[in-house]
Amino acid sequence: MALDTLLFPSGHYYHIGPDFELLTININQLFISQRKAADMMHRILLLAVSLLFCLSFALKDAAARSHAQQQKSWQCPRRSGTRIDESSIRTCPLPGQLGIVDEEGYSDAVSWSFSPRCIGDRVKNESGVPWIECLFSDSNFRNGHGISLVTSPTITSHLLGLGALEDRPHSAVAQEAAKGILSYEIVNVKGKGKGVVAKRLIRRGEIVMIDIPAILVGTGFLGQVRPHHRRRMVKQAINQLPERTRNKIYKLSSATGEYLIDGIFGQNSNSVLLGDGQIHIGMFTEAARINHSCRPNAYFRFSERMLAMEVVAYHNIEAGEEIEMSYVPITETREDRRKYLKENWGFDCTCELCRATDLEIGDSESRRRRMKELKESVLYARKEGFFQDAVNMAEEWLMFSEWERLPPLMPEYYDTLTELYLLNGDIFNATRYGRMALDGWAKFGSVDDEFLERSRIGLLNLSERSKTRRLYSSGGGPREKF
Ligand SMILES: C[S@@+](CC[C@H](N)C(=O)[O-])C[C@H]1O[C@@H](n2cnc3c(N)ncnc32)[C@H](O)[C@@H]1O
Repeated sequence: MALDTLLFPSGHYYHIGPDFELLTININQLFISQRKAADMMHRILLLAVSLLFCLSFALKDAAARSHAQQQKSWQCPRRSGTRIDESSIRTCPLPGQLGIVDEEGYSDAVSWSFSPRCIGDRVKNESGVPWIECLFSDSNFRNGHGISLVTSPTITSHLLGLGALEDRPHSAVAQEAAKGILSYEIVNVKGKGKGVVAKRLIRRGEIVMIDIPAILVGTGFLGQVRPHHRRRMVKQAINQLPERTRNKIYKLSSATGEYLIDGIFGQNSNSVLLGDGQIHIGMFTEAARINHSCRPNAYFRFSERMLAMEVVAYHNIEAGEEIEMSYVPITETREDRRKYLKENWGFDCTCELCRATDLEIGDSESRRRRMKELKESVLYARKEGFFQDAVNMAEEWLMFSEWERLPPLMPEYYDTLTELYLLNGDIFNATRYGRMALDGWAKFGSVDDEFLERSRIGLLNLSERSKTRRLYSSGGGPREKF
């Protein structure tokens, strides 16, 4: 399990294993740098053809909308056992793991709601793979919520291989959570536009919200294409969604700027990792209503396998309290946080910590500095094999995070401690924490059952090791090395 970002929830970047990843970034920054990079000539040219574009966009928009209403499912050709040529695998990626197609998958014809649209060139990168990005839309995804992916066929193949696009039910805990009274409502919040407010007491560790992406766009695509191509593709991705989801997107708050699409997309996206860690920008229409706080009471996890994000409560949230996440790494200083929010999100931070006096903020700043140092030291100690030091510092980190009212969620923290104790050869404590992790996952659960399952398997392995160890030590055999 990847430890580097597992231990320390920051609200900004939170990685809890290979399938779950959280990273919030604001892609306005990407748009800004792209704009700066555009040369004068290009601007003049753009101006000259803008009228033509407007006209063609309007026509294409209308066509896409009517297409969206009349569209019929687009079926990839069924192939059984035959070799697939390069061009059809682009538009018809088959279920596989990072592009390695499973033989059995050959007969599974994938159907998309629209004919996939690909852009790219025949230029191959160092590994001989041509750069191609396609738009794939599935209007039936999750009971008609719909999804549009703008990504490489390799990533799409990987998602199909994981079964991420299938309509699998969420875990029992998540279903239970969904059955209960919705724990939040979206309302106007003074000075912030809309926001999400708790309707009842939400307990620490509880899943507050489950949201699925309406669109996911790879930064491979965003970084390569010219802004007008990007806008066109994103617009088509939105227009190919079912009407209800499309309308939700167009109602989201938008940054002021020349282009509505950039304004919406830039202001309402979270980044998630897909495949072998490739950053994708996802638009989650419900979670996009969550405002920022430097002392958040919630954070999110993303499950690639379930293609779902879950917002989880850091600690108890009272009815009427606003649910907030941090848009910035919490260990940044107040000045840096403010600057980042202003430059990237365009608002002056007025949260509790941003308003506090220097005296009040002093303790908080030093605790956060210490948390940052401890995080780096744990990672270093782990890398260098000083596992006992890593355990001690992880325990100290927990103390500081509790003081700062930003404790980790316990199952994740226990998983981390299990791993560190195991690396240190301390099976007794590894088992103790492994049990606590399993209890935690069973109690709070996740949209994805895999965590619970991993904990269970981990604990079984630990118990096997412990038995072997006892056998060896009672028989006087060699001691097992961990
Ligand atoms: C992802 S949206 C959050 C939902 C948004 N308030 C809405 O009305 O849909 C991000 C935008 O909300 C506003 N926002 C978020 N947190 C804020 C805060 N702490 N103070 C003021 N505005 C905030 C900013 O305009 C920011 O660019």
